Amino acid sequence: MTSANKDNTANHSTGDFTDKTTAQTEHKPDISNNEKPSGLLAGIIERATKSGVGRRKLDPSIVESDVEKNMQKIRDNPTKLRLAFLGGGSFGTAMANLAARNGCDVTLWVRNKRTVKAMTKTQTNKKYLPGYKLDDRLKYSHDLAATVKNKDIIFLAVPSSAFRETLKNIAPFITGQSVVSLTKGMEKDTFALMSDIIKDELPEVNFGVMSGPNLAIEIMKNMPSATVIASDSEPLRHAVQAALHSAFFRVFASDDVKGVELGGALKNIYAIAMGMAAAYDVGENTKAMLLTRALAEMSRFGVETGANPLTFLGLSGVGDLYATCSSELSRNFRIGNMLGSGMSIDAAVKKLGQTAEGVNTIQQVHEKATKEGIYMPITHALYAVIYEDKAALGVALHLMEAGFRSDVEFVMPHDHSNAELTAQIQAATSDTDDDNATKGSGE
Ligand SMILES: NC(=O)c1ccc[n+]([C@@H]2O[C@H](COP(=O)([O-])OP(=O)(O)OC[C@H]3O[C@@H](n4cnc5c(N)ncnc54)[C@H](O)[C@@H]3O)[C@@H](O)[C@H]2O)c1
Ligand SMILES: O=P(O)(O)OC[C@H](O)CO
Repeated sequence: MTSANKDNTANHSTGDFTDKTTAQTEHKPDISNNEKPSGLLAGIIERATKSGVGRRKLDPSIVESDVEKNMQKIRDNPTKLRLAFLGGGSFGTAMANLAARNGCDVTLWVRNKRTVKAMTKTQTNKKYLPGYKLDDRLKYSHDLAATVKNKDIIFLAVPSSAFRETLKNIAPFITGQSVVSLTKGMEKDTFALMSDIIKDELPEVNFGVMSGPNLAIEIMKNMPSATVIASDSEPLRHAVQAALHSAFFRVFASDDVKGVELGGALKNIYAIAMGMAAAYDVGENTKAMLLTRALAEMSRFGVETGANPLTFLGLSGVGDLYATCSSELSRNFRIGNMLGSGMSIDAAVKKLGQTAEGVNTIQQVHEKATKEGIYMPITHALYAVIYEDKAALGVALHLMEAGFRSDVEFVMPHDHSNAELTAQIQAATSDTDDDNATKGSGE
């Protein structure tokens, strides 16, 4: 197994990325067929044109043809990167499709043989992305070894609960491929992020993490989107940018792996809170307050665990927080909304039937923050509601009654230490317990 050295020269037996990006054009698909940019882009332009009363009119056909020319350039110079995507759910499928559309050699690994057959036949992912046609060059396989062998990059898009197991299963077939995590979560009980698990299970592998405001359905709709690839390896960052970049999907780079990864994992906590708030029909002020205090908690936890707080001002921080907290496409938002509507957590997870990482992340972060004295009041409040069956409105009121705090502690520190503040919120939450007990005895 070749090892990547950290001076950014990842040397793979399967090829050096800087050489691999020269293209041999094998396939020039006709973009006049259904592969041309979806009418949706034109739809956005038309709406922009209509609303631009008095401003210089955009000619939709000119802009549309510019986008097509852009896409054709990508097709004329396909990056012949050989990619494996593991996890045939919403996101693995959406990303594999983007890479295939860019002309990469892409195989999507799906556990179920029958599903592989159906996807090969219909070129759709009926369960997770019904109605969206996938690129006809995308290949599917249920054979994990065959999928990862002779590849340049292996993208993992399985739930965090399956991440370590999947790495163990591919370990015997790693001969220099790089690994990129698309998973946004924290391993149960170990508090390990996916990059920690990669270092644990494949210590010599060159790796990266990718995270950002990437609702899979919107990506399938060609809605202009962006993400962040974070890695110590510049060749790997460039390779992922080349593989996924297009007129509809921009890939920005970072070397703060911890910060990018934490942004993607932590924002799921607050999407659940925002879904609950939406069920209570709160106003924009409340949403803005919640979003801002969520960002404060994310960056605080990030700094305490070795991330750069400024990373949370980027796409994987505030960007993903905004998208996930504002959209019913977010599974975590939907879980929160069901909770706010009175459903139990088990019933909500069962009804959702898909991955909602935030439910586990709340527990992991609550426990780690309590243990390390990191002030995470919203997380603690959600934990009290979901895992201790506390009354949501009572817990929310305690949050509002909490003492005087600094707006941005990196500008002006809190009067009290995070450990003292954590103790206060724990006491407040247990007060809710006493309140309930009192109410109970009064009933
Ligand atoms: N859906 C999105 O918009 C989106 C965007 C960015 C990141 N992500 C992240 O990507 C990860 C995957 O999410 P998703 O949305 O694709 O979930 P999903 O529920 O749509 O699909 C999960 C996939 O993982 C497979 N899987 C489950 N357990 C497995 C196991 N033990 N071994 C192998 N495969 C297993 C399932 O069969 C399914 O194909 C999550 O961490 C999520 O946070 C999702
Ligand atoms: O559906 P969610 O809540 O997992 O969010 C999907 C993506 O992470 C949004 O970036």
